[in-house]
Parts: sequence; structure tokens; C-alpha cells
Amino acid sequence: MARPLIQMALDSLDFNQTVELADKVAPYVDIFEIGTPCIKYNGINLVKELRQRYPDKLLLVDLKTMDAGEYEAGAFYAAGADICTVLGVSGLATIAGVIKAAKKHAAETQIDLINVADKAECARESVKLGAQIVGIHTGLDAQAAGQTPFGDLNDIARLGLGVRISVAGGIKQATVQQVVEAGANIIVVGAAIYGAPCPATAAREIRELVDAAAA
Ligand SMILES: O=C([C@H](O)CO)[C@H](O)[C@H](O)COP(=O)(O)O
Repeated sequence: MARPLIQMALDSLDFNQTVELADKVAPYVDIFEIGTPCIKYNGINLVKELRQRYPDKLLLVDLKTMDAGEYEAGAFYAAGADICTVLGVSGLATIAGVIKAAKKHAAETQIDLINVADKAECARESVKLGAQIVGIHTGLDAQAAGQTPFGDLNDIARLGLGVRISVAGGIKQATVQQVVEAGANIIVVGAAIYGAPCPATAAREIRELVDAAAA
């Protein structure tokens, strides 16, 4: 099995805390995600800062674009994003726009299936349009209501779409093995790292567990 990637969700609103957290966990993660609240609060300068500090890390900007796909995402790809997210619920025209912007910058597009009713259909159509990553995502509010991403991950993995599958939604040490075995290629972790007493230790534990599960 190819080594799954670990994506650190940077969900603080504070610019400096975000950069400090990125510094702490950098040795253990492959992708820095600038989370949706964080990018809305801090804007494109944070993309430029992380791009400059970490030229060798992948940088995902969690725009969760809902409209004006090419226009909105284009600026973030130009600033150094490797991946931007677009909502599956936005519709195929918006998804196509983000994919067009990504192509201009030799970058990638992730479809976020959060709150999509027919996830399989949306994933299939998005992949046909050229999306490289399908994101299974139980958002923070849905997590608070007791939902998890595991059932959807199994369903989408079974489709054999031939693209990478990302999973997000409360993933922690206890559930890493389960999602790797279910076929996730990108494991997104936020609170289990940034909420830990020592984020670097938590990130190292996740790295070891992901690598062991994939071995
Ligand atoms: O995308 C996220 C959320 O919707 C806020 O934008 C989180 O970054 C994602 O859920 C990962 O965080 P955890 O669920 O805390 O692991």
C-alpha cells in the first residue's frame, strides 16, 4: 500500500499561533491544511507565509468554494496552494471552474462531499470533470451531533474511482488504523493534534500509527 499522507488541519483564527503550530508538527505531516475559518479570517497572506516557510510541503486551502469557482480559487492557486477544496453541493459548473483554475497552475482540486445527499454520484461526476481528490468529511457541527465519516468512507472507497480519497471528521489515534484499512489515502487530523497537551507528540503518534497500518 502506498504510504497514506497525513494532513494537519490548521483551524485556529490566530495567524501566529497557526504558523507556530505548523512549525511544531511539520516533521510528522505531509500536507498543511489552512482550515476554512482560518483562511476566512487570515486570507491569502497566510497562504503566502506557509508557502514561503514550507516549500516542500503540500498546501491545501480549505476554501469550500460554493460559487464563482474559477475566480475564487484562482487567486489561492496563484499564491501557492497545491490543493483547493470545492463543495460538492455547489454543483458541477462551480466544480469545473475550480478544476480549470487548478489546471492553470498545475495544481489539484478536492471535492468536499460534506452534506451532499448522493455522495457516490457527486464523486463520480467530479472525477469525470478532473478532480483528483474526493473528500469524505464530517464537519465539526455534524461531529458535535454524533456523526462520523466511517460509513461514507467505506461506501466511496468501494466505488474504485481511481483517485485519492481524503477522510476528515474527528480522526484520532484510536481511529487511524480503521480509516487506513478502509482505503483512505489522505488522513486529515485537526483537534486530535491541536487540542493535545503536546501537539508534536500527538502528530508523531499519528504518523507512527498511519505508517504501521499501511505497512
Ligand atoms: O474542515 C474542517 C472543519 O469543517 C472546519 O473547517 C476540519 O478542519 C476537519 O474536520 C478536520 O478537523 P477535525 O475534525 O478536528 O480532525
